[in-house]
Amino acid sequence: MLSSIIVPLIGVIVDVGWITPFLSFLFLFIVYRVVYALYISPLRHLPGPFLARLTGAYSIILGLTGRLVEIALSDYDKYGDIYVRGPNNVVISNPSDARRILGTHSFPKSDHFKAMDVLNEQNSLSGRDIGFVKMRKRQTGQYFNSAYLARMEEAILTYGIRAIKENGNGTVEINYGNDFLLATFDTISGLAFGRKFNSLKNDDYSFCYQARDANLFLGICGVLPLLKYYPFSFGVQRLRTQFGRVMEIADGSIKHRRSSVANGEAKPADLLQAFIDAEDPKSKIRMSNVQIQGESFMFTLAGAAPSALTLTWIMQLLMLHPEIRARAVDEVRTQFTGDHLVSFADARKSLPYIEACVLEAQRLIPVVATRNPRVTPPSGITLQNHFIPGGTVISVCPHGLSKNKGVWKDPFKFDPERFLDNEDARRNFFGFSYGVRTCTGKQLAMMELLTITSNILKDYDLSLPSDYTHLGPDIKDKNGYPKVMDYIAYMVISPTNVDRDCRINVSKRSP
Ligand code: HEM
Repeated sequence: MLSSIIVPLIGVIVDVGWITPFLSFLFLFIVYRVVYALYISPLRHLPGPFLARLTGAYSIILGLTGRLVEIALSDYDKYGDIYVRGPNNVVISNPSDARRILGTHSFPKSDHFKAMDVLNEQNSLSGRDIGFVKMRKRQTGQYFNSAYLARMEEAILTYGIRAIKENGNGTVEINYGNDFLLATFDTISGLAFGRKFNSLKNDDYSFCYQARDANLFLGICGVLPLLKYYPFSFGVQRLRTQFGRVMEIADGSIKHRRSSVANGEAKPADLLQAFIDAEDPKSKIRMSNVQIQGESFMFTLAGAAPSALTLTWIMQLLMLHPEIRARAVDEVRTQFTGDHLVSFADARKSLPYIEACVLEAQRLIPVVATRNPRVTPPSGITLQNHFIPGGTVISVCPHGLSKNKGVWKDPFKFDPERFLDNEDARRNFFGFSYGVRTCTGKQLAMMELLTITSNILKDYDLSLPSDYTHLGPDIKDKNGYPKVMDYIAYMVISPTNVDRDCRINVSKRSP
């Protein structure tokens, strides 16, 4: 049936004579791309996969496999600290080069980040225009310092470790992947939307899923902008509805907060209030309601999943390395006894080994998997003796950086010791990126990571369930270290089978 249509159609095309010019054009185009890539391109001297020189589609298609980590590590092995990953895209993995690129506003974020604009407004994460970025930092900077963070700590402890503890009394099997996700969503969305979602308490994933779908909506429309418009928008109707709901929740939160403060209620110390109060000292400009909606949503996205996943990997690594866990447990139980809830300041002051475990887990598995592209200024830059012209997209590879053989000894070994009293290790740590666009929420995230990890280790004895036999300290990966759970990496590195792999038994210690 199909052939009865296709054969005459080909006949018509050949008759009309389209095939020959079309094929000739295609052939000439490919020859041009090959000649350009090999003999003309200013990036021709850099190593890299041949196909990547010809078309950006090569990297996009590979990225769709969810194997970003393996691909990045294999590229780093083959090509080293600097290589080509697209006709106009260079990837770097050397810490000094990364500091030069990330350290200054001269290398703005690339247009890839446009997909993260919310309601057509740039925000703290997606900002590409240098003037906008500097202004937003002036508006919000004071709310990410230690003083404001200390005022938010009570809420962070309540949504985080206290809620987790309520969920794990007695001797029970828990799923830390799910619990950390709900707790960090409650924490960040509680702060950014100014309301209690109680997701962990009620085992309720609805807001998490809404935010995820809303993010997906932005991501898909970023790649295929036509989907924003009728009739193509039907293809993403469900995601668009979810996005609309999240925006309504944000809008409602802002209006509610403005009216309660106008009615004399005290201003809570949270991110929503910070966005409402934020004012640029230079221009006196404040954020519009639409911009606050965008920030509330984007901070929730940027903050919740990376924190949850980092906690998940910390726990997984501690479970697979009992000797390291024992040392961490010993540290916290020696320093703090009884019912004392370990605060951020406590952990910073008295728990260097647990802090080292957190940093090392982030180094080994940097959960933000993407390469964070930046654009070179018109003057270009010389890296590793290669001149990279202006307008080139330079991507800083978190995987190449964190496994760089020139910097890290035994890069695939989970070895917290390397962060103890070692300024060099800390300087070469890029878990929260670096420089002018470093993670805005890194102190807040460290507060969550340290208070949750240290209080769990202090208050609970942990073990793997008896039927958990597919992974464990004695099951090794190809490098000879305990094999970690399977994962998939698009934007972030997520376990593929949370229900199977993130189970542990917890039993409460008597105080
Ligand atoms: C363990 C948890 C976290 C990790 C590993 C992490 C990691 C990162 C990384 C690697 C970047 C840089 C992306 C780039 O260079 O383009 C980033 C940016 C950002 N993060 Fe985080 N993050 C975490 C938690 C948070 C939290 C809790 C918040 C907010 C409450 C947050 C808000 C942001 C924002 C707004 C940016 C954009 C900063 C800018 O471009 O100027 N992050 N984060």
